[in-house]
Amino acid sequence: MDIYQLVQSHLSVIEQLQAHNLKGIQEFAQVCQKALQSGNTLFFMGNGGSAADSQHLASEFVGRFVKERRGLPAVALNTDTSILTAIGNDYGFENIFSRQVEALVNSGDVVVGLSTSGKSPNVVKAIETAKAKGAVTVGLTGDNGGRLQGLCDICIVVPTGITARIQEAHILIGHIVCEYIDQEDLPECLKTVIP
Ligand SMILES: O=C(CO)[C@@H](O)[C@H](O)[C@H](O)[C@H](O)COP(=O)(O)O
Ligand SMILES: [Zn+2]
Repeated sequence: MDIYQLVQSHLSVIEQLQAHNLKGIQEFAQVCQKALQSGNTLFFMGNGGSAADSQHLASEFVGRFVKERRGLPAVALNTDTSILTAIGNDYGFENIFSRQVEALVNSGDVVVGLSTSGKSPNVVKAIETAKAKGAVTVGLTGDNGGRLQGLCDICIVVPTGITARIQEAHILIGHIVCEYIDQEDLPECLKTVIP
């Protein structure tokens, strides 16, 4: 195994992302900032490694990223085993996220689907439900964007078909959004740390 080449392939994908996707990343950051300023919530979801990325990112908002600020509302839809098993068992795996979107998402919230293929049926269905509820929808995908491309209001397609490289780029994008939220001039309501 050529570890140098693996690192090189990571760097090439990140370079491509820098060349082609900055506008999409900025739009993603801006819709998150606007939603938080308006008292809305950010939702994240994904399968496998993308489930881990979703809960990682939600935790950056509810806890903190770098700056001291109040906790911000963000939820990962892939973490509650009782909800996931109940919906999966009773309605099918395809509905594990859409049912939660139906229950929890309000107009103006941001719903982010992480899917390296852009094709996972449970993520696609949840994005459709989120659109119907008036949420802003964001897809973090790769390859050719799959079904999320064209469906989401903002779709960032990491330009490679390699799942691991796509996931590595997704977490970079998520961290950039966290940094943007921390560093932009936040209104007092988001700055205030409640004692
Ligand atoms: O982390 C990895 C591979 O790096 C896997 O767990 C991967 O996330 C799973 O196969 C997912 O089910 C893939 O789904 P998706 O990214 O195509 O929506
Ligand atoms: Zn992985």
